[in-house]
Amino acid sequence: MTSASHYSLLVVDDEPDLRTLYELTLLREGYDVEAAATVEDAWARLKDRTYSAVITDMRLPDGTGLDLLRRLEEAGRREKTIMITAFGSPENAVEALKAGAYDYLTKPVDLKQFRTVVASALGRPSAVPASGAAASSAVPAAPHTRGSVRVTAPAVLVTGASGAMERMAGMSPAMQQVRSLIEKVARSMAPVLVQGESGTGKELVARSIHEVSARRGQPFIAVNCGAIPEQLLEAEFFGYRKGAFTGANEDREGFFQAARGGTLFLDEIGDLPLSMQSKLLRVIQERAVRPVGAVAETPIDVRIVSATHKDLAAEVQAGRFRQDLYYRLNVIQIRVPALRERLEDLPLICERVLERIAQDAEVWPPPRLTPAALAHLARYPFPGNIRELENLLHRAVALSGGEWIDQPDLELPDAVLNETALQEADAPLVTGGVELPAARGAGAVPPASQAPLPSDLAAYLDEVERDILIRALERHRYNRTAAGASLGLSLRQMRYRMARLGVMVAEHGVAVESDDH
Ligand SMILES: Nc1ncnc2c1ncn2[C@@H]1O[C@H](COP(=O)(O)OP(=O)(O)OP(=O)(O)O)[C@@H](O)[C@H]1O
Repeated sequence: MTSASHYSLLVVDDEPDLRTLYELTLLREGYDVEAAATVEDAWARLKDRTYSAVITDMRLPDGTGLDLLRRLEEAGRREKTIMITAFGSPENAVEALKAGAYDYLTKPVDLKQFRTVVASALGRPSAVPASGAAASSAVPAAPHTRGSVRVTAPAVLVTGASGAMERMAGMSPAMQQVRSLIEKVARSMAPVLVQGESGTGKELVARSIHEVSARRGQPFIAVNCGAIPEQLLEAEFFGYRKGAFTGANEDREGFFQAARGGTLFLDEIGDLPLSMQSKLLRVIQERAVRPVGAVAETPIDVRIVSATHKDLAAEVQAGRFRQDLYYRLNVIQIRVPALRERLEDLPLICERVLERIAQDAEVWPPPRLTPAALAHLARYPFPGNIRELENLLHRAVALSGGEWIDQPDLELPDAVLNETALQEADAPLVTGGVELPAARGAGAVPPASQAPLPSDLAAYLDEVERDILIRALERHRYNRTAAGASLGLSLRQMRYRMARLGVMVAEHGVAVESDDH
């Protein structure tokens, strides 16, 4: 592990006593520390060298910490910024997070928390010891709530690659925006609220944020807030001590402790009862949890991503959701569009889903949709979005029993089909439309005249090519020569294309380098 002295920190505060306190605390942790008293003083130092992180007070004599943060962002600097805000000004904290700060601390600064936040920004294990009591299990779900929580063990990933991000098919402008937001928010601790209809891929977005972030080596804990009985919520979220209530035979960790250093995904946050909302708010504000039956609080370093299919603002209006919690969770919002709003993604998503179905069933090649079947699907409104599409394709694969899935295999009742789309979709079939890139698999793409035009042709074609390279590599056990030959390419051409598109053969599979790295 990198030793603390390899991290250099810049502390910016105009109050000499506080500056010294921060400096001493960090020096004691072994970091290399420099200090500045004003925005200009800090900037002069930043022009000379780079730091691992900048810790700045919000109010400075010649400007604000936000001014410094914006300058760093504009200059494309990689320093993580931690903002120290006055007590009782949550709007400043939210503004700092929105402007790209890694995290914030509120005055008077709790030094334990200070050390935790700095360690977290540097991607180091927290200096603060974990929960005082021995935890019996890292997986907190009690038998009665099993199924409400999913734990992902720290995944070993090739730099820049993300399993969840790779799973997320689609090149529509809306999906490209979702991807770029994920990359952006992954750099900070800012709470993210993912909104979208059921089955649109909200959990996939949350997982992507975790996997792209520096927390990827730590757990990702997904909790379905609506699936836990109200009387168990507190114990499940914060853990409990032996003897706290009847049946508490041992100390047990909660979701927050289990997600230590990682990400806690609170799915269906809109279903959380009001009593639990206030407890959650307190934990977020204090960054500490108190297990049921415990005397002391334990500091926590957890990033919160929440999701809902409800209109939370309307829930606030109706008095069912606390406004202050909404405000805390909704620092950055990512909206995942419904499938019917991005029909141009339908061919790619169908193809990806069919590949997964084939993989699970250990059949090859994956079944494909005939153009008529795809056009038919495009007329269906998909109230259950991609999850519904998955179920529908599962059934269709079973019904078709072969390599091709045709319109009748989909079993879509005519009554629910969209008539406008019907006219548009039928026309090219009558005239025999030309199919988009044949290499994507005949039938996996609708005739060109049916498909909405991509807004960025080069990016769209790159995505198509990348997908083909990955599939060929997978089919040929990651042998580049064989994969290339199957596509009519020499090894040299294959290497060139892989390098151009950031496709790498890793130890256990294919990885795609994201543009950001
Ligand atoms: N863009 C996509 N490409 C391919 N598969 C996707 C995409 N988005 C989601 N999926 C798949 O669709 C299914 C539903 O996704 P997910 O569970 O993330 O949705 P959700 O919005 O969290 O659902 P819910 O509201 O029901 O909790 C998953 O199997 C996921 O892998």
